[in-house]
Amino acid sequence: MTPARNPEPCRIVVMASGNGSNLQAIIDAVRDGRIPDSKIIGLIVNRGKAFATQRAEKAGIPWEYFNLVSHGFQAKGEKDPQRVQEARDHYDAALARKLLDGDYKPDLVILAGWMYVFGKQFLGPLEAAGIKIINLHPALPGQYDGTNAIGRAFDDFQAGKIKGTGIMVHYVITQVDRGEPILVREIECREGEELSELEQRIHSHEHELIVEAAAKVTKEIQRKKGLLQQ
Ligand SMILES: Nc1nc2c(c(=O)[nH]1)N[C@@H](CN(C=O)c1ccc(C(=O)N[C@@H](CCC(=O)O)C(=O)O)cc1)CN2
Ligand SMILES: NCC(=O)N[C@@H]1O[C@H](COP(=O)([O-])[O-])[C@@H](O)[C@H]1O
Repeated sequence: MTPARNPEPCRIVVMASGNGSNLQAIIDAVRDGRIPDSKIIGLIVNRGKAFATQRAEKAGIPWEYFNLVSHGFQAKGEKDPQRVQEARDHYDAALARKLLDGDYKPDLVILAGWMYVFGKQFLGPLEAAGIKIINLHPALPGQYDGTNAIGRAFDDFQAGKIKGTGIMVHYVITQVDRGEPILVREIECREGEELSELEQRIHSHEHELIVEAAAKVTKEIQRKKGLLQQ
């Protein structure tokens, strides 16, 4: 039987909107092998001033700014729901084409603080191409979907409604933050703790969990690629 060739490294595209500390964790883990046999082939941001772009530049990773309004899909200040939806659909389709038809051709897309909800025009083509999309979210499954999850958990802890919160990495589906969890980690809330302290603790755990989850998913991707080559 012909020996299987080592498959090409797992091609990772990271998408971010902000500071990029989780992008940095992924960069560091790919570099030192904690995310094995993988390569970050690009970063896409939807906010031009995202510090994530500077992290990518420092690491020699190509990055691209692609925005719903700045790149002409939606008029600035547009409020008409139908026009907004049409704009989002066109943006989603263009982003999917960018990933699939351009030079990216990823095996895995990692949403690391990507603050835009994808519709079917993005998710459909990527699913059809067999590309996995995973997202890091600072809450437990089904707890605080959407934005400001840490702030909402903090407020609920202060109000005595919850005893703790958590973080997860999950597969991305149409329903926001409702995709199958890959890894989940519970995080305690502490009496008298400031929001900033909780945020700092959560971010520290996130930097570990995103690496563990990315390593788990990339290993599975590479295993399947190896099998396909036999
Ligand atoms: N279809 C999906 N898209 C995205 C998911 C997902 O699970 N399914 N995860 C998010 C990440 N995310 C939470 O983990 C999240 C990010 C942003 C929003 C949101 O309401 N965005 C607004 C704009 C908010 C802003 O610009 O500040 C929007 O898209 O209109 C909700 C959840 C990534 N995408
Ligand atoms: N709903 C999505 C969401 O809230 N994502 C959150 O954005 C932050 C990005 O930090 P970073 O830019 O330093 O990586 C992280 O806390 C991540 O969980």
